[in-house]
Amino acid sequence: MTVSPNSVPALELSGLEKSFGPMKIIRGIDLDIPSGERHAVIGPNGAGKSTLFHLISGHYRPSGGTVKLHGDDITGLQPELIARRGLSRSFQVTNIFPQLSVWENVRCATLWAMGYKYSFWRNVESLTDARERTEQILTEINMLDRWNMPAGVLAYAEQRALEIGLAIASNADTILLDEPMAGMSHGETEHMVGLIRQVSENRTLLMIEHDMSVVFDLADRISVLVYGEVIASDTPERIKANPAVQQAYLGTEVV
Ligand SMILES: Nc1ncnc2c1ncn2[C@@H]1O[C@H](COP(=O)(O)OP(=O)(O)OP(=O)(O)O)[C@@H](O)[C@H]1O
Repeated sequence: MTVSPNSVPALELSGLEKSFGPMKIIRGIDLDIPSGERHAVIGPNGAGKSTLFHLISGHYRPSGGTVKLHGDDITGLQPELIARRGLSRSFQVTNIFPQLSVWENVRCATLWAMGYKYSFWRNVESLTDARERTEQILTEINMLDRWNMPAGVLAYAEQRALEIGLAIASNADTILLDEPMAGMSHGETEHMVGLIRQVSENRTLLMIEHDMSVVFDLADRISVLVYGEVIASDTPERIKANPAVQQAYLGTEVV
């Protein structure tokens, strides 16, 4: 990662808050994520990690504070508009079209990113730029050999990899991944770590992950969320040594 100290952060959260009725779930989060950083958000169950992602991606409207993407205020914008500005998100639940082939899934995202409007009379096969881009994405996620398979019959880990393909096909330079390793075997996790490392090479990554070995392996910086507040945001080494973090994890060592 190369980060110029004066450059505008990819993501900038200021005083971010979210309440559901009387319940304050996110309590004033300030966080800058520089362009190109791989950043992990960790914290106990119910700390507010997914809610925080919903606020950044536009699926929830904040009760207070702002979200900036490359310096532009995107607070409260619809998710589609935020995606158009280059922020893409994958969900804990898989988000693909199971009946469509791997190729068609990626091409849908590619066509959307290229601004092609949905039209019955257009022969999408003839769109060379969309075809090339689709091939490029499939190569990037190592799934070119699966191009013709219906997405619904892929192994679970492959479906999660395809989701990452859909996220990058939208031309996003900032990617939010919500528990990308959930439900994976050790071998699948290792493969996914490699894939995430590869696709985040020239992008900013914000990731929620419970697997601490993955977090400490992948992240440049880690933020620890407890009861809706960031109690520490630092390098993996300093997070590991941070007494407040150890306390939050019930006095145990983080890894
Ligand atoms: N739409 C909602 N309405 C009311 N409460 C909600 C809503 N969404 C989340 N919450 C509450 O907000 C709190 C934080 O939930 P959230 O899912 O953000 O936590 P999390 O850190 O992602 O948890 P986990 O690690 O278990 O996925 C929880 O107490 C949850 O019940």
